[in-house]
Amino acid sequence: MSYERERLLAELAVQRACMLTDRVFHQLVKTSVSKDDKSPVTVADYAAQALIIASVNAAFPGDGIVGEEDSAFLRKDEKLRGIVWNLVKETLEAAGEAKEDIPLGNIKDEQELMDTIDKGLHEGGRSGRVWALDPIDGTKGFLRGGQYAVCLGLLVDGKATVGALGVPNLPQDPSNPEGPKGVLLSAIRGQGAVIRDLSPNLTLLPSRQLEPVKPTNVADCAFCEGVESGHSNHGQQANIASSLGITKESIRYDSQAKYAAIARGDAQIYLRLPSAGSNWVEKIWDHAAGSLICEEVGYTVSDVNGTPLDFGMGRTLKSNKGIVAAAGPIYDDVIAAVKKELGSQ
Ligand SMILES: Nc1ncnc2c1ncn2[C@@H]1O[C@H](COP(=O)(O)O)[C@@H](O)[C@H]1OP(=O)(O)O
Ligand SMILES: [Mg+2]
Ligand SMILES: [Mg+2]
Ligand SMILES: [Mg+2]
Repeated sequence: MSYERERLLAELAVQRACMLTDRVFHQLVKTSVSKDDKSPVTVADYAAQALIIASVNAAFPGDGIVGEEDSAFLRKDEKLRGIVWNLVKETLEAAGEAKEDIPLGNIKDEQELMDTIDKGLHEGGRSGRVWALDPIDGTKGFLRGGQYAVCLGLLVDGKATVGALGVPNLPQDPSNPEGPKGVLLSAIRGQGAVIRDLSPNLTLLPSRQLEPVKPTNVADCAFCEGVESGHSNHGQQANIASSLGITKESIRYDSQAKYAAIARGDAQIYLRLPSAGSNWVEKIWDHAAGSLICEEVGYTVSDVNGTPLDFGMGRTLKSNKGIVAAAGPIYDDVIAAVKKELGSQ
C-alpha cells in the first residue's frame, strides 16, 4: 500500500489547521491582556482538533482517531464554544475546498463541532488504522510566541506509518532566523521525508526531499531539548552533551519543532530525559509524526533505555521512558552516554 492519499490528507489537514492557529496567534495571543491568560491556546486547541478530525473523518471514515482534547469543558462554556465555533467557521470559509481530489470535511454547527472533537476519544492499540493528533503541541511555546506544532500521524497496527508536522513559527531558512517562518514536513514509512514552506492558504507549496543524515563526528553535533525545565532534565542533558565533547549550545524549542529541527539538520540529537521526580507518561500524539519523519531521514529514535517507541500500547507510550533521537551514525555513542548518565544518579 502506498499511503500517498493518507499523506496528502495529513498535509492538507495540517495546513488548514495552521491557517487557524496562526490566525489565533495573531488575533488573540499577541493582543492578550494578561500574560497568564491561557484562553487563546484553549480556543485554538479545540478548533484545530475539530478541523483536523473533520478531514480525517471525511476522507477515511472507518479510521480511529486518538486526539489530545475532548469537548467536556466546551459543552459547559457557551461563550468559549461560540468563540471556537466562529473561528472554525471563518477558517472553513477562508480555506474553501482543496484543489486536490480529496474531501477535507465540513462542520455545520456548534453541536457538530463538539461531536467532531469527541471523535478523538479512541483508545489506540495494536491493531488497525489509528490517527494520533495533537492539534497544538507546545502550548507554552504558542503563548510565548515561540515554537509550537500541529501534529498528525497515522499508526497502522501500532506502527507510525504516515506523519505530517506543521511548525508555523520555525524559520524557513535556518541560517536566517529573522526571515519568513512556517514549515510543513511529512513522511511515509520507507519513502523518506519532505519539507515545504507553509502557505497562508490551502495551497500546498512545492516540497523538497529532506537529505538523509551524513556520518558526523559526535563532538561536532548540536543537540535539541525542550524549553521547559519541568518537561525534561536540562542538567542531565547538559552532562550528556559535555561527555560527548559537544560544545555547541543546545537549541531549545517547545513541541515537536525539535523533531522538525533535527530532521532538516539544524541539530543531530534530541534529548528528552524525564525531569527529577516526574511521573509523566509520554503521549502517542507527541511523538508519532515527528519520530517517523526523523527515522525516514536516518535517525534512530528510542527511549532513554534504547527501547524503540511502542505506539501500540494505547493513548500513551507507557512502556517507554523519555526520548532519545540521534542521527543513525552517532546513535550508539549517544545512547551509551545517556545510559552512563542515568546509571550514575
Ligand atoms: N510535565 C510534563 N512533562 C513532560 N511533558 C509535558 C508535561 N506537561 C505537558 N507536557 C507536554 O510536553 C510537550 C511539550 O513539551 P516540550 O515543549 O518541552 O517538548 C507537550 O506535548 C506538552 O503538552 P501540550 O501538547 O499540551 O503542550
Ligand atoms: Mg503535545
Ligand atoms: Mg497539545
Ligand atoms: Mg495539552
